[in-house]
Amino acid sequence: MAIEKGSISIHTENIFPIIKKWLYSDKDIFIRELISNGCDAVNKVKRLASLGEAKIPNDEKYKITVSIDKGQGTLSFRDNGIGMTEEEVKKYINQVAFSGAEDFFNKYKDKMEESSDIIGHFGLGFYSAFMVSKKVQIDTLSHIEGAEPVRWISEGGTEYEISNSDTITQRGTLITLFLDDDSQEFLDEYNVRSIINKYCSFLPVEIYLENKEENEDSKDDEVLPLNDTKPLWTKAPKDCTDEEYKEFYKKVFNVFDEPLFWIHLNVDYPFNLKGILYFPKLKNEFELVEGKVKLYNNQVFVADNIKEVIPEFLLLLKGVIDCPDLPLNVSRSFLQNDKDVSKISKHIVKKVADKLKSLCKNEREEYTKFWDDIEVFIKYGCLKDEGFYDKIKDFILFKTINDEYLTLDDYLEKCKDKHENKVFYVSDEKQQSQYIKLFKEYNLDAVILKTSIDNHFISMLEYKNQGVNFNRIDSDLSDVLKEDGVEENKEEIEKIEELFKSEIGERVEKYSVQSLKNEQTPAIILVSEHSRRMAEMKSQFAGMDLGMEFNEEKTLVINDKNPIIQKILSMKDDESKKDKLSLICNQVVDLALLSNKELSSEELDLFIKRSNELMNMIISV
Ligand SMILES: Nc1ncnc2c1ncn2[C@@H]1O[C@H](COP(=O)(O)OP(=O)(O)OP(=O)(O)O)[C@@H](O)[C@H]1O
Repeated sequence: MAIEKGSISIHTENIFPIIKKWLYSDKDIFIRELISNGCDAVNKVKRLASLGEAKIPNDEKYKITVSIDKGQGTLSFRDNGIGMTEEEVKKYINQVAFSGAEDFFNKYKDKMEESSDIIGHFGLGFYSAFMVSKKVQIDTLSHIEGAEPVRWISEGGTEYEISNSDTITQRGTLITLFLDDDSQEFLDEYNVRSIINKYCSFLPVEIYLENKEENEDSKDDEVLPLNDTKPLWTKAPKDCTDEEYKEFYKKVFNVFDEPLFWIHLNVDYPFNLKGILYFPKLKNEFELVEGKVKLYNNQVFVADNIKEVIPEFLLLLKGVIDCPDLPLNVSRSFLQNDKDVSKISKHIVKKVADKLKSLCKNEREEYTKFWDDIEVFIKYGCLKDEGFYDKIKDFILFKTINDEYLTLDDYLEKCKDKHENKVFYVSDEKQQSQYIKLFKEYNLDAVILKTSIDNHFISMLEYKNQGVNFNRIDSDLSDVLKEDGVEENKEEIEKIEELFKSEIGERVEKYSVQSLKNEQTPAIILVSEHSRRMAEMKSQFAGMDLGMEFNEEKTLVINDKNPIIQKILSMKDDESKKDKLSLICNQVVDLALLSNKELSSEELDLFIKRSNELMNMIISV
């Protein structure tokens, strides 16, 4: 068969219902689209006026008015923008997916300083009107001198009607939607107002809402636009005050508290991006899920939290990002593969890292104050994005048990004489308070790592800093506690070990006899870091057979300086005191275990029993 080439034809009657139904997943979007078109129309005429190609009075007040007419069942959008001639209506409106915006941009791109303030791209937005209307009417008058007003009407099929318009005498366009019976909610003022607020709060042209049914009294009230035409992110960072940043934060996110600090993004090249990212103050770490980053395209709201554009961990922040270069009307899966999108996302990460770096270097005191609020965010970011970790690693702080804030290098340097490449950490200050006390007695330092993601974070740090080990404060620190120059009495040590081994059996795996600084403590429990991590891992897989037992490996450190230990050592060979000896040895272990962690229910039963026996003994002496 001979090769045949051709072009695929599309039947408009079939494609139209598809556009009507599937163009946008959310019906409300038509309001955004029609207001954006009005905004484009105003921007175009402004541009022409500035180029001397349109005659517009200097004091022209540009605006878009949305009107609800319940009596007529219509919702209309009026702008005093560029308007359209009959020819333009035929070209831009009758041809679905032919964008006049693109056409305008291509025609004027050489003469425009900024190219980015036209919103439309696809030539589809107008058709979203049919998602809610049985009939759509356009009345429009072009800015061109001598132009005739034109009316275009379509009832949603492929048929349209063009005639002279008798409703429009001033430049601009009026789009009237005769709403479908099942779209009557768009005649509700509150509803329309909240949709405009959601999508158009920051559009660059003033938007007014009028309700034709409104009573006469309220008509005298001063009418204010619904939007802020110059949102803070469009200003140059040097022109914004701290007060303005805080005010904007409260207004946009509906909150009363103040942000910790913020980053004003302002990029012109190689892509356009403006925005403000705020670090919120956290009341607790679970609040993080409430972050919100609003994405705008030329001041038109697109969506919250688009993770294809903004790295997921940054969505924990609050902020606004305006990016006119993104093809935001297309599907999100497309965004994932877009090169610009990944550049933008990398840029945002870099800016956040730069800000943190500058705070850490130049405003260390402030940075330290913020640290407790931002640490979860930063750690989460490091776990999610290696690039972020690499940029930020030297600015990660560790709060110590002495209330200092150190970097990892600072800590390692500070402790290198006592324990090289070993970081001791506290995961629960209350539960590990005995050990913190012990550390302080020995002039040792430990960092506090108590957030829910610290376990993962520690593993990551160990992987990234080969040779550095993190050990919980109750892990095996016998080496660290050993004091140089203290003579060991080997014979005595053996005796104590033997005594405990025979009296307490397998309650612990290992024994160590040391002379602790604090004579009041008879014994402490240490748990090997490795075994504890394995046991914790096992508990995460509760119920699953991992084919092995993972028990914590405990060492009992017995303090040979303690008077009780000395006393029981002297009772060791006295057969008549054997019972007492066993009771006291076990009690010593109980107390050591108790200060390490809660006793199991059986252990607790025995502990109570032994305590009662001891009290009995004291009373009967
Ligand atoms: N209010 C208006 N005033 C003047 N021209 C308009 C108006 N509304 C629409 N147009 C013209 O019709 C064209 C098609 O509009 P439509 O909303 O379908 O697409 P778009 O705005 O170009 O792109 P998008 O699909 O991204 O919104 C516009 O590009 C513009 O030339």
